[in-house]
Amino acid sequence: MILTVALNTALDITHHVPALRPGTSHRVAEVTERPGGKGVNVARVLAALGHEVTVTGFLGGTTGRILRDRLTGVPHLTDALVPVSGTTRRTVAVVDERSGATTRLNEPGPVITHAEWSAFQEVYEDLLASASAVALCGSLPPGVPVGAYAGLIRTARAAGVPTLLDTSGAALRRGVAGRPDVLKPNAEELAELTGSHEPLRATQDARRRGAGAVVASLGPEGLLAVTPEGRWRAAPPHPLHGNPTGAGDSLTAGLLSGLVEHRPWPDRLVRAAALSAATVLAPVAGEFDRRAYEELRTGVTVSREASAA
Ligand SMILES: O=P(O)(O)OC[C@@]1(O)O[C@H](CO)[C@@H](O)[C@@H]1O
Repeated sequence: MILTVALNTALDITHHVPALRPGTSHRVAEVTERPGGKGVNVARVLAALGHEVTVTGFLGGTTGRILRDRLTGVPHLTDALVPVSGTTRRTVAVVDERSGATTRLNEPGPVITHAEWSAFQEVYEDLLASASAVALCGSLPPGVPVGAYAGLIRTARAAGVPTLLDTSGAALRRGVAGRPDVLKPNAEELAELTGSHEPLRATQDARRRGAGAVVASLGPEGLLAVTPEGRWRAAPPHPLHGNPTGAGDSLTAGLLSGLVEHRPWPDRLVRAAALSAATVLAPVAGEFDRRAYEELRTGVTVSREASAA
């Protein structure tokens, strides 16, 4: 199975408003509520593609119960989330229907105790024994050490399991030093990590910091991959309009799907770019439009960059 780690699970609430004006009241036109946190989204997309997937991390309180209920019965998905005394966070995304812009408010998450963190690490080590790959995704809840991802990556490497890291801020800076096989930053995270706003330079720099391969999501410009086998850019056939929430998680799912099937990099990038684009086109944040995915798989272009990395 593929293992996804969602240390900071969330109940994602999306509000649609005709136009967002800070400092005023709004009538919400439409609300959706769904289980989230990056690792949960990745797990759901992999399961929808037919991969056996196990999600671990933390959950607690009323929101945690809702999250667990929503994951129960999802085909191909096993819930190995560890209960904690705190309460799973909510995230709120407000979609301005006029401009299409999305504003996000992400709560910090429950405080994790030392005992809960130790319990998680035991569960994680046990799960690695049957994992073909592991994705470590999202922010760290308070109480989890900032170097957590580096440690989890090292444990996976000792177990012979390839890793993909997708996080931000200090967790990313420290995590990359653990030498993940794949790092998946967006343009902002890449710039924050390396101090460079030039994507190719920043992606190469991120590799030098410890990542085996770096696949950067550059929004409408598609993906830039710098790997030991070469460099590629991948992009959907035309610009897409919709809600980008979860598009990066679908990208991660596409990369993992190709990795566990030992597909060459260009194939992995086609899957990743098509899934990511099909998520932007789906009406509910974090889900993907299956028909669009199948169509986009034939429309994504992958081009090799001039020289090998
Ligand atoms: O606060 P984090 O962990 O960085 O991001 C959390 C989050 O915004 O990311 C997902 C979209 O990628 C949402 O499902 C989720 O709630």
